[in-house]
Amino acid sequence: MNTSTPSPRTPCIHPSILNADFANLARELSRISTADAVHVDVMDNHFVPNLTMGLPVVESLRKATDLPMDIHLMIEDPDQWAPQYAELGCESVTFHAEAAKAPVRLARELHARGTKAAMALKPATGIDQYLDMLGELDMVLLMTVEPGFGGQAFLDLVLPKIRRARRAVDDLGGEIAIQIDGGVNAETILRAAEAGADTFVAGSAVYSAEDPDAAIADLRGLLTG
Ligand SMILES: O=C(CO)[C@H](O)[C@H](O)COP(=O)(O)O
Ligand SMILES: [Fe+2]
Repeated sequence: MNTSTPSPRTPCIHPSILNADFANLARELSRISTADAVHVDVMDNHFVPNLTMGLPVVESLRKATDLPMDIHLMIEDPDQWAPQYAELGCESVTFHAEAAKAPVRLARELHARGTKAAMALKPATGIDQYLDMLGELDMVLLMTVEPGFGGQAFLDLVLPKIRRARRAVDDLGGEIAIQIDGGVNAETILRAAEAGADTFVAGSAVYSAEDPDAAIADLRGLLTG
């Protein structure tokens, strides 16, 4: 166990384009130029009851922006698909623990392709069984809504899991990011930050604003006081 207190990570805002105008994605990306990364929700209508985009669209998005790309795969069989997203040059690829057959091997395959590896847990999936493999990851994503749709209400029942993850990550030196996704807005973000999250996905809170970059600045302002 690491006995020194790790210094807190600088909070990051990753807007999700799930609620952006899909007919104008390049323009929508230009409206979040101050984001730390763009969060891209890939859904296959099997792991979740919704369908968004796949490799060809993500490849085009990659060419349309200089922002780092944070790919959230809500798909079956990430063991097969996730490495192909890594090969597009995405900053991070997140697969779901509930869908991965061999999460440790998959995290290593993502690293071998030069991408950060992240694993997501749905709200009802416990973290304890995954603590031993946290060191294989650059980021853990704790879903604060049931995955599948934007615009849902933040689930406070995930807060104890965020606290547990924070303790485990700090024991490992604090380098692993703790991301939350779902229902993040000006009313909920501080509760998640106080519990230990440091990377915040916000979809509707950013894209329902007239000026998405201003909405990012407002969320950042709440975090930095
Ligand atoms: O993964 C997701 C849904 O499964 C989205 O990233 C998330 O819902 C963002 O949208 P909002 O901030 O509106 O909840
Ligand atoms: Fe997401």
